[in-house]
Amino acid sequence: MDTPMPNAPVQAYAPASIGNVSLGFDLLGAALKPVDGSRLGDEVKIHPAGAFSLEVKGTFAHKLPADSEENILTQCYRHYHNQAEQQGHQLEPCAMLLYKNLPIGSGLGSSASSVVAALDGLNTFYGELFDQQRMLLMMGELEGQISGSVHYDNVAPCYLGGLVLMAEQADNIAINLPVFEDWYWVACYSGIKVSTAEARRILPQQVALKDTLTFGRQLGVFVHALHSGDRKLAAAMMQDVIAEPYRKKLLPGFDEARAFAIQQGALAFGISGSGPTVFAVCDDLARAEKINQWLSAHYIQNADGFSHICQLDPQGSTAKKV
Ligand SMILES: Nc1ncnc2c1ncn2[C@@H]1O[C@H](COP(=O)(O)OP(=O)(O)OP(=O)(O)O)[C@@H](O)[C@H]1O
Ligand SMILES: N[C@@H](CCO)C(=O)O
Repeated sequence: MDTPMPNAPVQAYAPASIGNVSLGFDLLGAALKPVDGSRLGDEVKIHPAGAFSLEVKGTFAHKLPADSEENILTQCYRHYHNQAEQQGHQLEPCAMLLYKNLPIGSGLGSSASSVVAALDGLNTFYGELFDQQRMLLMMGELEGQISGSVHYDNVAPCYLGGLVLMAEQADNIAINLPVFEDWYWVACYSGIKVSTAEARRILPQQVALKDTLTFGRQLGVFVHALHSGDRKLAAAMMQDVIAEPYRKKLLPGFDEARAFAIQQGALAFGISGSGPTVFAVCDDLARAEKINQWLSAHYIQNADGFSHICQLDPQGSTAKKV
């Protein structure tokens, strides 16, 4: 089989994402794009080199393990090369530079953003050896190594963009759903760290029958409401009966933040992924600004925290030769 030669350096970007979106535990995710035009996601640069190396820069670089063997990017590089070898390709090495812009353990899909930027970047660098489905499978596997279980609700929206429902079929991992483009998503990171693996451990292994029925009804009706353009019905379904009742105790100020957002007319409020980031959905910008200001003043716990008014990022990750 031909072995594609790496050529031009590549630059990749992968946005932050909201896992679960309250009503779709492990099954629903959304990619975020701040309305002020700023970027909220990790970036990866790749260039040809005699041997593999990884350098890490960016606001949250110092929060990652110092040993690059423990950085998920190293596993992404190895995994991509192994998969390519199994297809008969012998790839030249490359050097990778990660700009770690997303806080770790934030609920914004931080490790997913690194995984997607790395793998999308590598696939562009080596000439698109794998199709979208193979890429998603790889991304899920790598994310699973970090969080303790394979779930696609961060990697899939991060890669594909928009609002994504997991089908988890070998040839159809994830489905893009219609979105309401006039909705604003205020995402506030409090600044503390919540480990995804730990936030999964505290969930009960059994779900009560009534909650199972609510979960199924909400997800089904939500998808119908998106397809039929029924904003009110869609918003009414955005309640978390699976994780929020257990996880909110990990999030100081959660109940007060929810109460303020709902009192201000937010359509929905919930935990982003495993937290501590929370999100509020609004149908007008003035309301989103007011909630953004309040969360910035009251939900943020330390200097690492931040809050952004976002819309859904329709594009997902980007990787281009530079
Ligand atoms: N490039 C990377 N980005 C993020 N975490 C990484 C990376 N490389 C290694 N890690 C490690 O993986 C673990 C990620 O933990 P966890 O899954 O809780 O965080 P996360 O993916 O940042 O969470 P979230 O999805 O809530 O944003 C941490 O122990 C972190 O040190
Ligand atoms: N669906 C995952 C997302 C983690 O960011 C969870 O809630 O554990």
